[in-house]
Amino acid sequence: MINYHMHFSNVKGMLQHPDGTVLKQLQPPPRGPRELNFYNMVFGSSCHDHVFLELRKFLPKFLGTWTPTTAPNELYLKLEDVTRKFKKPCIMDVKIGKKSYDPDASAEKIQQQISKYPLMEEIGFLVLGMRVYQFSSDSYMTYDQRYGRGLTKETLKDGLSRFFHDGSCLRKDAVAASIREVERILQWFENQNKLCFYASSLLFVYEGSPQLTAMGVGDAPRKLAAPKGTKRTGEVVEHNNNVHVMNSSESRMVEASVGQSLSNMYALHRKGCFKAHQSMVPLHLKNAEQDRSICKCLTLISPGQPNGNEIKQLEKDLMHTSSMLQEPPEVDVRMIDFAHVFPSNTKDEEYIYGLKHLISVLRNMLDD
Ligand SMILES: Nc1ncnc2c1ncn2[C@@H]1O[C@H](COP(=O)(O)OP(=O)(O)OP(=O)(O)O)[C@@H](O)[C@H]1O
Ligand SMILES: O=P(O)(O)O[C@@H]1[C@H](O)[C@H](O)[C@@H](OP(=O)(O)O)[C@H](OP(=O)(O)O)[C@H]1O
Repeated sequence: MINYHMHFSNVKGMLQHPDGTVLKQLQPPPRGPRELNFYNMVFGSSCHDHVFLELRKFLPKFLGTWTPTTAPNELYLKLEDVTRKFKKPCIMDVKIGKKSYDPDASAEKIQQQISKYPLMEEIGFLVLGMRVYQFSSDSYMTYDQRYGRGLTKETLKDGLSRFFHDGSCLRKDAVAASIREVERILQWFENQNKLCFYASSLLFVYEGSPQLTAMGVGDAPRKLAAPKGTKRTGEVVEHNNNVHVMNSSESRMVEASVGQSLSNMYALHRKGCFKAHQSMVPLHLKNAEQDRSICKCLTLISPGQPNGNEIKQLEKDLMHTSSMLQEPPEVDVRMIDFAHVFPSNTKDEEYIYGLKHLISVLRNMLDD
């Protein structure tokens, strides 16, 4: 599974391509070939099994494999970059399930994995890392895997809520939309008994940048000093996801053989086989969105106390804001990392346990 220190600084084995894909280097056997087989099975043109067809929408699109001309022995999975469409992507990787080792694991491997997070069995998930856009300072806060391993049942809700905190507000709109996405994945798991997923993750992404231009509230927020421990990120180097961005000469190395599989996939895409899964925010969540807009507006007003005219203007802006907030927040939750997917003939109860617990923790955040 993920090494988060890599993910949020420079993900080893993961390349970001300018064409909107990421390249994941195949891991050594049996993990790499297992993951490749899984993607081939789910995305293969001969796949007609509705369970797998349904699963496609929860995965990054698989666009075939790629081998650099300079390293003919290397093989990469070419995958849709899930973070691509976001301006300021907030990203969290959560390993799901009671066990982070598969049925073939040696006693030593089992011990190694359990000792990393003994609470996995009880909690059913583990936060591997987070990267959160801080609106007030226009910077990212990063949390590595040590942070997730430090979370206990008691601190889980607060620990996880950091992912939805932009420095001044809890993004309840993003929490609510994330719950809906996870529920759709849970529904798929409740209806399938063909596969078991070990040490696999959910990748959460939501838009961190405020959508204020449409509201006419004002310009970009004042830049504040970054809070202690916050790293400012170079957008060019880091792009969206901190994975290595290929330069133009590297990207020219993409081989023609991939073109064929790519065009097949894009053809499927045009046919609507890969439906984006944006969900509508239920009506009862509108208040949460309005809270959010109030928070944003207050952050944007000039320093010092607003005078009467400013308050009137603020009220006007808030009214306007509320009417503009019909759009659901941009949130994407995808399953990733399939090096330990095994055939089965029962429901994946341990993954389901993790999903349910995760949903309940997220729901608790909305109650605050
Ligand atoms: N399709 C994707 N789009 C965007 N980012 C991705 C995608 N797939 C993976 N990533 C990023 O790369 C990281 C590593 O991905 P993944 O867990 O699949 O790699 P891994 O090599 O199996 O990890 P590990 O070495 O820990 O087992 C993820 O945490 C995520 O941030
Ligand atoms: O996060 P860390 O501390 O780097 O630990 C790694 C993490 O648990 C990975 O998920 C795991 O790969 P798998 O999930 O594929 O087993 C890897 O096993 P490995 O050491 O056997 O590669 C561990 O080392």
